[in-house]
Amino acid sequence: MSATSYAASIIETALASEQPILRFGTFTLKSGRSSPYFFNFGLFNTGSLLLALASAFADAILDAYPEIGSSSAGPDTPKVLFGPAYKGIPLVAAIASELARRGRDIGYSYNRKEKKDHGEGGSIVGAPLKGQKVLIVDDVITAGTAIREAHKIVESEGGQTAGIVEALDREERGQGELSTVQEVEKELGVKVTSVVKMRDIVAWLKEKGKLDEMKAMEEYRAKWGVN
Ligand SMILES: O=P(O)(O)OC[C@H]1O[C@H](OP(=O)(O)OP(=O)(O)O)[C@H](O)[C@@H]1O
Repeated sequence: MSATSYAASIIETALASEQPILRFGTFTLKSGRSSPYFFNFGLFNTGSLLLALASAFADAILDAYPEIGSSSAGPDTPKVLFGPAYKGIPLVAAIASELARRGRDIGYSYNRKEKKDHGEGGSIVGAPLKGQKVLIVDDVITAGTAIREAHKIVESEGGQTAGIVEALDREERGQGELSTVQEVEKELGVKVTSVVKMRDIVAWLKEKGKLDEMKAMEEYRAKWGVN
């Protein structure tokens, strides 16, 4: 298996950036696991890096939903991107404009963390979710709290979660045998699409002949990876 072209492109952008976004080494995660790699999505912090990330997201979204934003889109195709505050906000704005640049026009919206009682009020900003099929976008799913919360917001606004897209799937077990992504898919009955998966990073390292890093990743996957 080889890495998807958009995964490879994000991996390369992440490695080449001034402050390395993707690093190989030894990193202790919040879970206590010692990981051979670390992806810091907060470091996609310039216009060009955000554009590269939005473009890879758009590629992954078009791969998963080929008709999105087109005149042939069916009733089950997502019509609105929803980005949970805060990190989902710039993501949905950038991805929606990148999709528009490719001739695919869809709505985007996001929540406020604190309700506003003046002006237009409410806790949602952007395209209405009522009666819409919604694609939730976030950078990472760790314990799944933010995504479950975002799903509740979509439902409470009268929308329907049609799918979820995240930047990175570490493809490792949570508390039980399943990964958080697999648990969320089961629980919400929707597909989670990821721009980069752990297996893409392994495949990319193999293609580039970076065998020490690849070996460390394989060992980690054997210990913590999902089937
Ligand atoms: O799956 P989880 O365990 O919920 O972790 C993932 C969430 O955590 C981070 O956001 P955070 O909650 O820190 O909020 P922020 O976007 O405002 O920084 C991240 O952007 C995800 O939304």
